[in-house]
Parts: sequence; structure tokens; C-alpha cells
Amino acid sequence: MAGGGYAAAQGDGRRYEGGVTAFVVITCLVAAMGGLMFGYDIGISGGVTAMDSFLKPFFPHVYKKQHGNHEENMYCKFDDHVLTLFTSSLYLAALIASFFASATTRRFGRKMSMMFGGLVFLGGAILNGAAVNVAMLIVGRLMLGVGVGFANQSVPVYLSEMAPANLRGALNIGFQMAITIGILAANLINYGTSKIKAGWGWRISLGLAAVPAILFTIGSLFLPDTPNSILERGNHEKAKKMLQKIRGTNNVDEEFQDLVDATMAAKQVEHPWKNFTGRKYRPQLIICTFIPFFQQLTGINVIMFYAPVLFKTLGFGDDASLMSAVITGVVNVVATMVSVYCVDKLGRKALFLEGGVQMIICQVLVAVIIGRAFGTEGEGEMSKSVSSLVLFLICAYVAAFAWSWGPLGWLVPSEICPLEIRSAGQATNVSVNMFFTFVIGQFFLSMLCHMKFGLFLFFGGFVIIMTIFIYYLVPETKNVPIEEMNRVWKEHGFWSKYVSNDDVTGRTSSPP
Ligand SMILES: OC[C@H]1O[C@](O)(CO)[C@@H](O)[C@@H]1O
Repeated sequence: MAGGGYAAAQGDGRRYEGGVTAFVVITCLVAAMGGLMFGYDIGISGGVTAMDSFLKPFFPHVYKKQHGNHEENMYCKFDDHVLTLFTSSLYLAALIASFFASATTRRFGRKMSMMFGGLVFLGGAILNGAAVNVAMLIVGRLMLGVGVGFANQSVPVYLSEMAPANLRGALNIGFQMAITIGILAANLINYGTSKIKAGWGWRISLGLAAVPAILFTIGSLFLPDTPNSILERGNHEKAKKMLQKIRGTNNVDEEFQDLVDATMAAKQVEHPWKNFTGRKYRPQLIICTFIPFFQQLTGINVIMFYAPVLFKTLGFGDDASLMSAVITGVVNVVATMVSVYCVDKLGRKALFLEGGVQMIICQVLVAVIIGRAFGTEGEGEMSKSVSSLVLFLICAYVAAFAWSWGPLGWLVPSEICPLEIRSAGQATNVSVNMFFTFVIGQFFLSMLCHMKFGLFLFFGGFVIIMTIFIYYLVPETKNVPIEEMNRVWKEHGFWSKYVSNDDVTGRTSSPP
């Protein structure tokens, strides 16, 4: 999820009246469509670029390379910058669009950003499904990227502003959940469409992205804007009425007053970025920058984008490659559910550390097995049992990511930022994430060609560094109300020097 940032943010520890109304349920469904759009994009391109019927007309040189000379190093079969641009261009567009989206979301409301995102995305899906040349494909991908940028910026904000306070944390991970379901749906659709003999299956794969986009656009047409957004744009009366409507009760005074206070406080911060880079917020700045960077440097998107290509490279047949992608997709969804269940029981740190160690073990083993089978020359074969073992290890790696860095990569940055730096923290998290998603998307195939099986050790090395980072620098934030977060920094061996005693509220400053 590009940014469940506002979730679990305001009002923790307080009980407002009103609960789950039809508005909240519909909000969740529409927001889920936004997550599906993003996930669908992540999962669809790898399968499509593994289809001969797609490669032949659009990337004939890759097709030839793959089918021609058998002496070609197997690590390099798919190394082609235009092919990777097809995958990665989306994330670059999303990164740039999210800056514009942030201003639109503030000035014209969340709903407007969502509608705009949905429409542009729909245009991209149509263009891709109907593509007759590479330009149409790339322009389509860029449009999808703009849609994703707007949706990912506005949906999480919309979601957490609509949700009752006690549901915000769950909805935060819920959005990541929708992403993983989108990836799985894409894997399944690729599996089905690759069987269409006439060779236009890839058009269905790319065109079907229109389905979540239509539902998302229509949904956002009918949804109201959030009370926070109405208030932000100065309409006090209307904002209060809206809050009463979505909470299903007239007794919203306490929550409304908190909203008004929060809006006023946010308006008083003239330079949120300057604020964010100030010494006092150093822990947040470092964590909001490094967590998304590390999340992508786990190498997860190698699997999410290129699983079918990777499995094909390892010598799996066409069908087996796509099926293996479906298997990793299922593991991703199920393991994300594990996280939803465990995050408040075991805590963030335990999940991060366990996930990290499990990923390292899997990556080292995969590197050793591939290295032994194909060497540095990229020649050789893998027996059935060994390739099943590789598939198993990749699934164990995906599971580890999905209950740790996947959802926590969004949850932790969102819960450590107080209101006055929340939007800056959120924007940093989203843009660093998108940027490194782009980098991995663009350079993975080329890195595989040059680093060979060592690539898995490269990502494994990063996982070692990030696990140490978590161990020493990220405090446990389970069950800590946002407004008491400074206590956590103050008690931390390294960060305590950045936080003054005056900033600490909560347990240490309140009477026992
Ligand atoms: O579920 C895996 C997916 O989750 C993300 O890390 C977003 O949180 C994506 O970059 C990745 O494709």
C-alpha cells in the first residue's frame, strides 16, 4: 500500500460515539478497489512479459533471444531495458503524480483525487488492452501510474478519516491486504489467459485492470468527502453534519472538536518539511526514509513483478512458471492475514526480526542452489525435486516478507509521526517506496544478468543490514498511543538524545 499513513493516527486511546455504518462499509469496499488496482498492476506485467504472444509483436528481439541460440547465458535471457521499462515506468509516473496528488487531495478534497485517479487509470487500462505498438503500451503504463499515484495518495487518507478510531489500525493493514489480493488476481488471470491459443490473452490480462478502475471511479463519484477535508476547506457546518451522518449519531461533539483542533494545529505549521527535518524529529525522519528503502531492498518485487520470468529462467515450463506465480501469490495473501492477527499480540519488532531472519536463510539457500545448478556461466539444468525446493524456499521468503516488512513498512512510519509532521512523513514514505519500486523494476533483469545467482546474496545482504537496523534503531510501538510516542524515543538508548523531556507526554508525565 502506498501509504496507509493516516491510519491509527488520530484519537487513539479515546472513545468516540458511533460505529460501523453503511458509509464505513462502502468506504472500505471502494478503498479496496484502490488497493486492487495497485496490486493488479504489480502482478500482471511479469506474467504478460513471459507470454510469447506478447513478446513476439512488441519485443521481438527478446523473443528471439529466448528462443534462439541455446548458448545464451540463461541469466540474461530477459535482460532488455525497453521490456523492463514496460514494468517500471508505472512507478516512476506514480512517484511524480503523488506530488501533484498531495496538493489536489488537500485543495479539492480526497474524493476529487480518487475520481481523477480512477479515470486516468481506466484510460491506461483501455490503452494497454488495445495496444498495437510499444508506444501505446508505455503511454498506457504511464497513465496507470498516474492513476496509482493519485489513488495511493488519497485512498489511505480517505479510509482513515472515514473509519471510526478503533478500526483505523486494522484498515491500515487491510489496504495492504487488498494489494496482495490484487497481485493474486493478476497471477490467476495470467494463468488463465496464457492458455488462450489465439494469442490475444495478454489483451485480457492488461484490459481487465479496467474492472477495479470502473468500480473505484463510480464508487468515488457517489461517496461523500470526509469531514476533515470539508473542514480543511473551511465549511464548519457541513463538516459536522457529515461527521454525524457517517458515524450514525448526533453525538459527535468530542470527535468533532478533536478534528477542529487537529485541523487548526496542522494549519499553523507553516513549514511542515522544515519541521520534519528539525533535530527533534530525527527518529521519524530516519525511520520514514529507511523503512520504505529497506522494504524494497528485500527484493520482494523481484518475485512480485518477475516471478513467471524468474521461474522460466530457472527452467520451469510456461505453465509451471505461471502456476508458481499463483502459488507465491496465495502465500502472500495468507501470510498478510497472519500479520493482521499477530501485529498487536507479538508486536512489530518480533515480526520484523523473525521475518528478516527467515528471508536471509531463504535467500542464501536459493543463491547456493541456483549457483550450483547453473554456475556463473548460466548453463545447466535443474532436476524437478531441486526446482520444487527452490519454489518452496521462495514461498517461505514471500511469507516472511508478507507478515513483516510488507504491512509493517506502512504501519510503523504512520504511527510514529505526530500530526504536525504526518503529511511530510507520509509523503516521504510513499515517494521513497515508489522510487525504489521503480529502481528494482527497471534494473532487476539487468542485475540478474550481471550478478547472476549472487543477486540473491545481494538482497540477502540488505536484509541483514535492515534486520540490524530494526534491532537497534526501531523501538517497539505496539499499544503505544500516538500522543505518547515521545516517551518511546526518550526511553530509547540511541534516540533519547534527540527528544527533550518537555516533549514527553503520557505515562512518564502523568500521575501514576
Ligand atoms: O505484497 C507485496 C507488495 O507489497 C509492497 O511492498 C507494497 O507494500 C509492494 O511493493 C509489493 O509488491
